[in-house]
Amino acid sequence: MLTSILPFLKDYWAFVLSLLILLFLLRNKYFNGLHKYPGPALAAYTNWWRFFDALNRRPEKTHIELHKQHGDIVRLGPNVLSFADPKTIKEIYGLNKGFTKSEFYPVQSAISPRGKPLPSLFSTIDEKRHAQYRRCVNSVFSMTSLIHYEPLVDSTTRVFLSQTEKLFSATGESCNFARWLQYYAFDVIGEITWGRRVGFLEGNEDVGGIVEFVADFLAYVGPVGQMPILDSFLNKNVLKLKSLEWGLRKEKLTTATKFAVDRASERVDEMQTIKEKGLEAVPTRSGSIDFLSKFTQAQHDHPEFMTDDLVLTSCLSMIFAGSETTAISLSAIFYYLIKNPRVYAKLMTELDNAVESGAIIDRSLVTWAESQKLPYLDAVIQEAFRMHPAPGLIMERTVPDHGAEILGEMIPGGTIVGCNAWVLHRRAEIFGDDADVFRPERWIEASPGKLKEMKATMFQFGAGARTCIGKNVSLLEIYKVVPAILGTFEIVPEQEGKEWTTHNAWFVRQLDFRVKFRRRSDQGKKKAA
Ligand code: HEM
Repeated sequence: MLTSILPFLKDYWAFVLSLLILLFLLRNKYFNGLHKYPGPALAAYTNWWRFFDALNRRPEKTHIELHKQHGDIVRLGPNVLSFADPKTIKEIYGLNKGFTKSEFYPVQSAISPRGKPLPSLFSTIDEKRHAQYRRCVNSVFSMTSLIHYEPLVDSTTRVFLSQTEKLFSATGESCNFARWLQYYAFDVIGEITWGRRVGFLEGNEDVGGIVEFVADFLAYVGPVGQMPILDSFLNKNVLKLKSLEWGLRKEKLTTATKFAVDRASERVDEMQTIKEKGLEAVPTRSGSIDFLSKFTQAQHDHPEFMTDDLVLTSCLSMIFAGSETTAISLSAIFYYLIKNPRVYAKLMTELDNAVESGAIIDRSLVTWAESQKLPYLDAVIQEAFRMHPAPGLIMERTVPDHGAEILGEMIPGGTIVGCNAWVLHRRAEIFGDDADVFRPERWIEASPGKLKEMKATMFQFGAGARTCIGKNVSLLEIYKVVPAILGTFEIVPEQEGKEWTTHNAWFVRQLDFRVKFRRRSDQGKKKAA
């Protein structure tokens, strides 16, 4: 049999190969009956379409356009559907629906020195393990824990303001604001995690290339995550993993990992006490308790689950999950303020009035409680989240084996489905016909029913069991630092009318956002009021 097939293959291999490829492409197109859903023609045949769309760094724009063109369901890949109707948030991400994170997420796992992938709270697709992990660390992120982090945020904010004065305001130098806010966000999360800043702001530099490292990592994750199989040939290829496992090769510790290991070693006695006796056994430093102490407390409470390695991974993954996302959201707030002088002036009036009336005691160090009494600030922040949500791809979930009904359609098990925040946030029937315009007033004018609907459609933090666990921490940072910066400096664009450019590497980072700072005089503050 084999002897008769081999000569045939030798003569006709090109034909056989073409036939196999054709069959594979047709199988992709008609796979699971998804061919009835519209989308780019190529996307139905191969995931290379979405790989290149992500590589082009503008998929959020492509997704908005595709949904405008094709409606609420768009096929983005042979096995991938994107949904645009806000109703799908509950249907896909709702609790106990049985959907799991897709293979996009393990691409985001780090590798241990022994060559094993290290699934973090963010990247794990094992939902049972995730639930257990989340139960162990939930209290670290609760609203009541925020008071422990506020002094840590304040300390970084003080450095941010004094360095902004020294480097930019006093010298008249222009500032790469998107980068400067990245330094702030990385330093503040370092301080919340280990009680110590990494030193980006003090040095005005990317210490050990951490910011660049995270940017490169996300730039890899965006496109490769569209075809996760590629990861096993690239970052997690067998040769690399095995040579690490067998000790033939040593992975150099990244600066972030080294920083994490050093901080933990400096406090090894303190951590040992917490592990054995709990947090009450160690004195707090000026009322603050950092993540490292709290994760170690979780280890005290759940020794069977929280290992030393998991405490280290948890600390490190906060840097990855919580810095770039916060920096992007801060940039968006300032960008839209500068682009909309009317809104900027109105917000300054609110802030200056609050200082005058005593609702804010110190304009350069606004407390969390004070920030919660400023409705226009709240509207501006919500509107910036709406216009520029940090995540710029669909948050992929795999449909459970038995299939699921989404928007009245029976979607087969194993299909990858999801929503993109950029698409949901531009829905005219939810946010109004001017949904493409930055207009914070929509958050103030809305009736209670409408407001509830608008809030339920906001997707910048995801939704359901895998929603952002750091949401409260990031809101604490944002609601405090925005009024502090605005109260201290007037911010003007370096070049009037210049638009920024954006770069979608899973999270949509801003480029070319340069500004100048002028210290606000007391007179100026009174005039604006
Ligand atoms: C404005 C800032 C932030 C934004 C826009 C943001 C966005 C998100 C989103 C969209 C997800 C869900 C991803 C998905 O379902 O695919 C997520 C998850 C997560 N975020 Fe955030 N995040 C922010 C800040 C933070 C901060 C400050 C921390 C840490 C202190 C953090 C830690 C995490 C973690 C650990 C997860 C995984 C949660 C889980 O799966 O249980 N994030 N974030």
